[in-house]
Amino acid sequence: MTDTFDYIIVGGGSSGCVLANRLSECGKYTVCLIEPGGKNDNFLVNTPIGTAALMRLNKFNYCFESTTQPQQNNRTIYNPRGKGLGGSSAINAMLYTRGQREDYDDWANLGNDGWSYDDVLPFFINTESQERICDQYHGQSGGLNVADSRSSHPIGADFVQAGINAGYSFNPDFNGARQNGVGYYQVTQKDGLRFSAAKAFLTPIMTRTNLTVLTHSKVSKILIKDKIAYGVQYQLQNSLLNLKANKEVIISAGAIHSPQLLMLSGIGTNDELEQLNIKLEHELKGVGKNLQDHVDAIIVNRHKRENLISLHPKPFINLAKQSVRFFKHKTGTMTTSLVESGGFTALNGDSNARPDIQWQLIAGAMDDHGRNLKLFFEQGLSMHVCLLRPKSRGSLRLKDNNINSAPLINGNLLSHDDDIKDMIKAVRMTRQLMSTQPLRKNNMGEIFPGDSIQSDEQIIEFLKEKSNNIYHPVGTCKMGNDEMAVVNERLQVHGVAKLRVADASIMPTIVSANTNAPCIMIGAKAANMILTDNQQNL
Ligand SMILES: Cc1cc2nc3c(=O)[nH]c(=O)nc-3n(C[C@H](O)[C@H](O)[C@H](O)COP(=O)(O)OP(=O)(O)OC[C@H]3O[C@@H](n4cnc5c(N)ncnc54)[C@H](O)[C@@H]3O)c2cc1C
Repeated sequence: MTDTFDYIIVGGGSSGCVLANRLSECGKYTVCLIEPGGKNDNFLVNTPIGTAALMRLNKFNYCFESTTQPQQNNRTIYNPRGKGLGGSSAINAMLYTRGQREDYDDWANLGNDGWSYDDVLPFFINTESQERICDQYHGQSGGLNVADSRSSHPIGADFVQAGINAGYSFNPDFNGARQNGVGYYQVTQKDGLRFSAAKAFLTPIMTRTNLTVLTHSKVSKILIKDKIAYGVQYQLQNSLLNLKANKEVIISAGAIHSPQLLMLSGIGTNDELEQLNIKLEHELKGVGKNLQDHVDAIIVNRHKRENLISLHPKPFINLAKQSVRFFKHKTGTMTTSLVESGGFTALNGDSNARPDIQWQLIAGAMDDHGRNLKLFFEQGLSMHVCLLRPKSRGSLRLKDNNINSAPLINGNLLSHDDDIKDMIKAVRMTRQLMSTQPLRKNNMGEIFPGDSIQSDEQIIEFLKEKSNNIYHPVGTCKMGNDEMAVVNERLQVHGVAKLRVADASIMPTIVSANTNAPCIMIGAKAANMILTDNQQNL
């Protein structure tokens, strides 16, 4: 194998896969994508309901725990992150959501030219292969298959009707003209199977002779000389090998690993790096700072409706029948993303206002990221409610100077008082919705927070004890021009030439949605900018 490529992409996740596709498309450039995990093409990854198992398996998931969080009753918070081709899109819940016009207009207003909603919409469209909706918001030939769920548990219809009865409007497309309302999520699936970023953007092009994909290979360092990136060092089994980049190195290792790798390569805060004996290449104080995620709580009810997902004998037998249906027709419960219905609303309930919270309904009783197995013996219903634009900010630091050590993740959720106040409101609104007909008739009372938990103080205690993130870390290499910014609006690392970051970490503020589609958009837009800049420099 050659050891020199035009472009080296670090990380084969949501952003990295689309980058590899677009940069190798014209055939003029050699591209190498490096990924620590495997190919991820197996039954568990491909079968949508496999998400439940992937939440815990180290082969596909880094399974990080945060540092102890004092404001969350000294708990550590679970941070799953995908490993292997497709990255987190290979283990995620497959919901396809883009966020709000205002999210991207906010980025542009922060000084990031080219990132307004009108600027990014073409990249959402040109990465999408939408099965149902044909209008100015959607694309049909972009590679990422977006479909209606083939599994539709009847509880979803109860939820949508309850939402309408409670005054929320039905929204047939959360990614169209408006986000507000209740409805059914579309999913990144094709023919009833998971469609990760790898399936969408890598599988079809693996035969390109100018593309090299290295799996089971972990980048341990970006090679930098005189503030110019010229390659990477990576681990393959017990060897350390080098690759050179003629043109650029692009870091797409996600919001946890991208800042980790920058710091290990000498880009970060001098004092912090010095303590770990890492030679400073360039000081950027924002690396690892500005960590954001959607703080989330789950309202869990006992519920009488049949065939909710549980370990009761009847639903269990039903699941066996559903397996047969899946093998024969690729339909039914095995194709569930676990979250089939939900919605977005403003905390003031105004159906024309910008939504502040998101609902995601699970047709089963769930606690502690599905790790509380006792709860699966209950017949229940779980409603996630998360804050779309929390004000709390966390950070990430290195534990030591070893790439194989998990970084210290301090999510710092609920550290801002406004987030606590907003979550109290969100919990109350969610309870009201779950007590509206037709959900009400089967509602047998709350497991969490519990019917007796009513005062603000009690709800705060519930939030401290039970709130989590919802797996959307962003912002740790933020785009901008202030002193905490890590990349500029063309995603070039400030002060280091031939080096870009393109993934969830560049978001200056979190988008009001699940983050996979936005990361794919970021990868596609990054590729477009790289190719344009390259043309101009010829
Ligand atoms: C359990 C779960 C459920 C989710 N559900 C949804 C959902 O339903 N809808 C949605 O929109 N979003 C969801 N998300 C979030 C979404 O999937 C992520 O935000 C998105 O995939 C992140 O993309 P990324 O490119 O930033 O990073 P990733 O996709 O995480 O990719 C980073 C890649 O870099 C690799 N890497 C790391 N370190 C190195 C290194 N040193 N060298 C080389 N490569 C490296 C990793 O192995 C990984 O493959 C979920 C996430 C999780 C974990």
